[in-house]
Amino acid sequence: MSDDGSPAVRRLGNWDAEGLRALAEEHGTPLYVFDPARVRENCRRLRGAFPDAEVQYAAKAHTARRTLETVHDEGLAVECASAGEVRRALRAGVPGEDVTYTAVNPPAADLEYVVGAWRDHPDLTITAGAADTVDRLEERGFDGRLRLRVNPGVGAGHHEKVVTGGHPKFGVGLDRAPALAARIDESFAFAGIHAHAGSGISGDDLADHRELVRRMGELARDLEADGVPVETVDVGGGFGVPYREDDPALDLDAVADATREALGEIEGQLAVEPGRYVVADTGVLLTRVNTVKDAPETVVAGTDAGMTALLRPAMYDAFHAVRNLGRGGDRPVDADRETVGVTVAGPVCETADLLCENRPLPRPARGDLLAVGNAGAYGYEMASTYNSRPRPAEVTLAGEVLRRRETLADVSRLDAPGDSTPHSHEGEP
Ligand SMILES: Cc1ncc(COP(=O)(O)O)c(C=O)c1O
Ligand SMILES: N[C@@H](CCCC[NH3+])C(=O)O
Repeated sequence: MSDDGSPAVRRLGNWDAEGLRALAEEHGTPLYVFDPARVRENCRRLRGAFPDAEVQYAAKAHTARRTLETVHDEGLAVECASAGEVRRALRAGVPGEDVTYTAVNPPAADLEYVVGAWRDHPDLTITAGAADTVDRLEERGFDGRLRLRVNPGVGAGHHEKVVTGGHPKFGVGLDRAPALAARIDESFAFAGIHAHAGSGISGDDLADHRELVRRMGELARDLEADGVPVETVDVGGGFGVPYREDDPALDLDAVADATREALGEIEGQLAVEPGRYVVADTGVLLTRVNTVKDAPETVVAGTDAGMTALLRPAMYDAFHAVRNLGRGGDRPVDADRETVGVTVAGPVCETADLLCENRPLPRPARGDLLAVGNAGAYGYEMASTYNSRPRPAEVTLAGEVLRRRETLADVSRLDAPGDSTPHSHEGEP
């Protein structure tokens, strides 16, 4: 519970099945459904747990304009991973002082865009994770707020592919940080230090999180002792959410207490930058069963959503709860179907194109609507047009279209002219 009485977790079972069925009828499937009210609740819980810290929302988890407007309205700043995200944040009305761009091997075009944006928004912050990035910013005339990304030598996450802390790709080693920080302090407005352990940290990873924070606190004190004032100690995001219906919620207050304790006394301000925690349980993915096949070891439910709509199961073997909402007008589906091992398989020509494997679920029938839980974070954002599949639409619970459904024409709109001869059977532009 947070101060506003909202639950710490919103389970898939708590979404209104009737409302979801109506949205699928009206907008078609696959369809992302998004609840902005839940974004507010999650922001408030975060701000309540970290009252003295700057809380930045990691935009990469869900970049819809409505999300960026909502998190900012709730007092969160916005952390961006690319020029595109900076552009989205500024266009959503987030002021430059609340925008941070975390540059990871930044393409020249990103630096040019962000340095251009900084000229209009001089309070914007850039985080650099390599001396080269500092040089390249200087070459472009940037002398504004610059934060240093440190490699803390320790990381955590729900899968090895999302552990960033300790990986050589991210940040400068703790041993090199003091010299680079001093250099930044001389030529730029030094905006403190940053590190990020990884994504999807659970209670089991608390020791790693604590160690990262401890190292960052120590570095901040060393820098201060060397005469380099550290305005902000940003310890990243990564707070996990329960993906299984019976997994416990992350104890955010315990994480916040551990963070403060491990950080120790610092001159500057603590900052955190969660993405998943803000938006994971604000979204579900709806998909329709179009094929049912009894195989010896499992019942295959073929659906119109697969890895191009929701990549996480294929990429990380990630678990997402699945609920069969039936075909509408039925009795609740769970009541009258036997439970069988169901494999939900998408329309893409890859074996990895599965949303779940041999999961105990009510026997599926053609036309059933399935809801896939916790799809608000890194769901729509990681969708692709592989196999020339149009990306799903995304609507709010109230039916407002946040991102319209892609069409076949959209999918080929970047092709060279001449490849787009229209056919008489195409009803759409
Ligand atoms: C630098 C940085 N900050 C914040 C985040 C947000 O992570 P999460 O969505 O797990 O909170 C990420 C992604 O892992 C990241 O790379
Ligand atoms: N995309 C990842 C999270 C990594 C975020 C980027 N640092 C996931 O879906 O779990």
